[in-house]
Amino acid sequence: MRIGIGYDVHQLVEGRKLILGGVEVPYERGLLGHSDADVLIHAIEDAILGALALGDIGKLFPDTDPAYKDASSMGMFKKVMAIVKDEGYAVGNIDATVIAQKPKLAPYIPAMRENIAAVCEKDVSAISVKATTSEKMGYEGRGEGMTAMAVVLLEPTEKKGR
Ligand SMILES: Nc1ccn([C@@H]2O[C@H](COP(=O)(O)O)[C@@H](O)[C@H]2O)c(=O)n1
Ligand SMILES: C[C@@]1(CO)OP(=O)(O)OP(=O)(O)OC[C@H]1O
Repeated sequence: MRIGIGYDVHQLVEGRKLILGGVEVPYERGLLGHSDADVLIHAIEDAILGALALGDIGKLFPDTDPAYKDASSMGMFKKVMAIVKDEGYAVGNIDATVIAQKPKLAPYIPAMRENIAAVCEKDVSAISVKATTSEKMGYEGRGEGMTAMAVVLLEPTEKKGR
């Protein structure tokens, strides 16, 4: 088995859609990035790549590559999962937290979990997504940005697994 941790931060700005876990969350601002800036999926991808000691998403999908301009992070996630399969692993479970003062994310979390479970080919019970405020402290508390953290367990599927 392999375990990985992922962490990502994106700035909240006007004129961008807010995409989290592949779900468009209605809000007056969205996350800024080269891609769609889905901070939750980025943290999960980094946790998976970390578990395999394969670097991070910036290495795999450089932010200097026009191919990833406004790209869907769910699309990148599918590519990461293809690598996981090729390395002889499958997702065991994922636990992730989004730190955001606003908006209220709880109503959208079931759809995020379904999206992530579908890409991982796992039952939704293996995919945990949580949300917390930072009690109005720091950049998340001031609404300047959002943070996401994820821990992923990968299980070997065949002898090829390291
Ligand atoms: N953006 C957020 C942040 C939090 N929640 C939910 O609210 C609960 C209370 O948050 P605290 O930061 O006060 O612990 C938390 O358990 C989340 O379920 C949310 O939906 N959206
Ligand atoms: C995902 C990529 C893809 O170009 O762009 P961003 O949306 O800027 O996201 P970040 O978390 O800064 O890092 C990885 C990038 O390479």
